[in-house]
Amino acid sequence: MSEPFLIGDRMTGGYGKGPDILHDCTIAVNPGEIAVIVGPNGAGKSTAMKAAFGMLTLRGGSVRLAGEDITHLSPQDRVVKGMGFVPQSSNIFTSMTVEENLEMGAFIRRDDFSETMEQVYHLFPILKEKRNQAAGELSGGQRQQVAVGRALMTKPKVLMLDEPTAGVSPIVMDELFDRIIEVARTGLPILMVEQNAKQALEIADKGYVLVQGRNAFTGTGQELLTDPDVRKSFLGG
Ligand SMILES: Nc1ncnc2c1ncn2[C@@H]1O[C@H](COP(=O)(O)OP(=O)(O)OP(=O)(O)O)[C@@H](O)[C@H]1O
Repeated sequence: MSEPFLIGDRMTGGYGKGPDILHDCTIAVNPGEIAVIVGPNGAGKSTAMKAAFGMLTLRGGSVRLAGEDITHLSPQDRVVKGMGFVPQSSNIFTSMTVEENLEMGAFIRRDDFSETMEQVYHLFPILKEKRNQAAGELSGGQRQQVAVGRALMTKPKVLMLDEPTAGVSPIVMDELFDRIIEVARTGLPILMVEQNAKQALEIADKGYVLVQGRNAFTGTGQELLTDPDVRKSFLGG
């Protein structure tokens, strides 16, 4: 098998001088794919994503993007290399307008980003409607759209989402997932952490079930959804 586009390969490490949270943990994604990371609370899902983005110092393993070893790059440098990361919280500037948030997203670009902004507005029409409103006035689901849109403004080569549907209603979750599928169809690889395991695996090309910082099960979304062990231990039978 050829090298995945983005891979956190056998990552081992934790926060600062604390204990290891990840143990030999591997996550990866390819163009056109949605890869989801699921697992129980505290399994290290967010930590695995943060490790791939360079927010932890790994004691073992590596991170590679398009074949390049980026293990020792800072998160800022990874953004320049094409990683778009949407953290779980504090992912927008609430006092700025929607459009200003999107402009902030384009901070690393020196070229004309108006076309990208049109693409974001096409993807999230509600944001165009509310472009002059303070982002803090928007609903939870709309704020998440701002956060994703802001990441898209960098024209990333891979999009990483940490629990994009946290705190939104099931209807809004479905809508966000639809938008995420639409983004993936443009060819952009998407790696995301999700609490809503069942729903996330339904839209996943690839799924990683983590338990205590280790890979417990890996497969296509459908394989994991129908695996009796995965069903029994994570999906409620
Ligand atoms: N900034 C941090 N500093 C130290 N330890 C942390 C930090 N963030 C998380 N941890 C610890 O790392 C472990 C894994 O947490 P993590 O948030 O990655 O899990 P998760 O699978 O994403 O869980 P959840 O679904 O609850 O968000 C937990 O024991 C947590 O206490």
